[in-house]
Amino acid sequence: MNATEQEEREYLEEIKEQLALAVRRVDDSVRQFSSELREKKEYIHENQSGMDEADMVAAGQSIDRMAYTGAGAVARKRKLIKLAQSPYFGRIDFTTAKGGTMPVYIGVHSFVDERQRRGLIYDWRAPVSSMFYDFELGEASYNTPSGLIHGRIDLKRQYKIQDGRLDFMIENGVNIHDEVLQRELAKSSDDKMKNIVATIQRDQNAVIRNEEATVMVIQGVAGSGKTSIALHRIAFLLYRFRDTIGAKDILILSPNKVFADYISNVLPELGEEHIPETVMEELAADLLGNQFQFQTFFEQVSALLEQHNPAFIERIRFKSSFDFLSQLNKYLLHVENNYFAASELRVGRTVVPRQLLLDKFKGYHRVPLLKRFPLVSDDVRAYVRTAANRKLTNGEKSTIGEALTRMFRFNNVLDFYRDFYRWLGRPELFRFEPGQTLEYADVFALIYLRIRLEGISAYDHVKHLLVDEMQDYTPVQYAVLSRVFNCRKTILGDVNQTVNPYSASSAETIERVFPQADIVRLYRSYRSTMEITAFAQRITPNPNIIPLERHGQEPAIVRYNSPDEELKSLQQLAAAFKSSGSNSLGIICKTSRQAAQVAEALENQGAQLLTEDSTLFKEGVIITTAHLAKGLEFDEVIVPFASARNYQTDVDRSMLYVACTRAMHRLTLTYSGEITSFLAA
Ligand SMILES: Nc1ncnc2c1ncn2[C@@H]1O[C@H](COP(=O)(O)OP(=O)(O)OP(=O)(O)O)[C@@H](O)[C@H]1O
Repeated sequence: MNATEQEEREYLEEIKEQLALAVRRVDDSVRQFSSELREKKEYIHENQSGMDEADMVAAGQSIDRMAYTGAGAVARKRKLIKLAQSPYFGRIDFTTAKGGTMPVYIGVHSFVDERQRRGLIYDWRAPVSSMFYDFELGEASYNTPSGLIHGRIDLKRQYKIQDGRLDFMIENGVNIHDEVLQRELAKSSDDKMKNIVATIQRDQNAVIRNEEATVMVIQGVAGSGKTSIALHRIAFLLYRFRDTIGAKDILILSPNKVFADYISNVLPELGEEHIPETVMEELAADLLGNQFQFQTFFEQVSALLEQHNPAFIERIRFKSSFDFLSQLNKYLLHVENNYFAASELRVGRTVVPRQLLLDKFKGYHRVPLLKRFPLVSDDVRAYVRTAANRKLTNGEKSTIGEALTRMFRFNNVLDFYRDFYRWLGRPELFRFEPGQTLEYADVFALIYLRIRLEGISAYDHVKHLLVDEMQDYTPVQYAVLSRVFNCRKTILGDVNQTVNPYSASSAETIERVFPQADIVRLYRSYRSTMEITAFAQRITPNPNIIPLERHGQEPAIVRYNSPDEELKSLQQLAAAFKSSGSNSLGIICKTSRQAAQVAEALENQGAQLLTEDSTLFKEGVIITTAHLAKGLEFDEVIVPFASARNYQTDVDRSMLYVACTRAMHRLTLTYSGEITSFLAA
């Protein structure tokens, strides 16, 4: 051990002592709170009879306050204990232009020596900590609310501290992050996504700390850390704007419940509370007032995979286009200009001129069309009252309301939606009868019309919206999101990982809906070995991808004589995985039916079948579909049935790409018959 390392070990012990002291202090104050609380409760109990209502309310409030402060102390203790396990992961010695040098130790939380009023550990989100990610030795600067601070970094170190012990430390390399990053990436997977605070890369840091963007779109290749970055960005914004945004003010729109479970640990690990999340279907049901039965996205994709139906594809393709959204907007203009057949209205002896009705209707151009009628009706009543110089009877009032409503072509959103296709000259593009299930491609179009015709009570409590897997949402869905969520947004995805190529959106498509968006593109891929990344490129080439230099076994393609033999081999492969020491094996099929078949064949292997209804993600052997595996990762992936028969369409290609890019260290494809042409040599 050299002198430097000895010093660092001593410093670590010192910090741990300080942390232990801080824990004792919190314990003392918790004890004090609880005894005060007990005394207060006893006092109330004994003196209840002599207290009036105001005294009781005041006593209740003071108990609430004490309990709140006590809960805060308990949370602080939890953070201190966690910090003692791994107090910091980095250090920079920064000399300001004015000459003072300070060592800055950086950790997941800050820790202050309250007696000497100095920071012992800086939160990774603190302004000064940004230099750890942005600069090597030499000139450096960081932004503070009062301006840019210039100086130089004279020393930079990284540490791995686990269970309070220094595992290793790395000094001042030119490319300081790489070694630690390599070690992190070579590790086995977890059943939950990990935080990456110790190895955030410079381009990732810029996204995480961007405070200006109202809409941030992250288009990144598979495994580029999009989801990780987005969650760290949320943690950063919660820290930076802690006075105005809390965890409950954020909403994550995730593709499914399993994914939501997979990412659920990152923010709590970073000391933040759990963030509310929902899926598109839940949002849609709410926005449609739970009035319609509709197909889910998963069911739409399953239908595409199970059979080739050109008319169904045509409907999806059209309704996923930007042109569709433009046509809806044109139609709304047409409705506004043509569907209000105003005519002269008689109320008693008063005649309300047609032009007055038209002017009033147009005058409310900021109000959704169907919401204008009560307003115009009020105006007409006022007009009649003045003209006749008398009050109106109830009968007259309702006659006005009813007459105005009759002058508008339809009053029901579904009638307008059907009419839209007639207006387009394409009535065959809408397939729906009352009592039937609405196709998924119609759900958000109908919601969009509803918003434009009836208005919406926006989700104003949401102050930041996070949308993952952006490629799976269409322009009309984004148009809905933009109207419903009047807040900042972070939207991320990869157009190559769509599970439905007929409805995929790229960053450019999204930009058309959000012209103010800041678009960031990430090409460095961290998840998989170079061999796996190169293999996946054969399926969907992307010349821009930059794989991180990390090697492993070549992916294997194994042929069997029959599907039965193939299924039997899966049992052996699953057994081999169990003795491999890896944590997770994903057996990723194209369809739910195939996944169920594999699950049956592996019945005795303790494998878990993930379906559309699953809510939890665990380690071990997981059998699922590419659609559900999206966003997840496994140490090892097996893709069964990789035959020419099974993988032949555009949707199949997307599924195969998603499945293969879930593998971190090892990938095997099995098939019988001919290999899919996507992988043929
Ligand atoms: N800076 C980093 N340091 C350490 N690990 C990283 C870093 N960036 C990404 N990773 C790791 O790379 C893997 C992929 O990250 P993540 O799932 O966030 O990527 P993604 O772009 O959302 O992937 P996909 O779109 O393929 O689902 C994860 O294991 C993550 O921990």
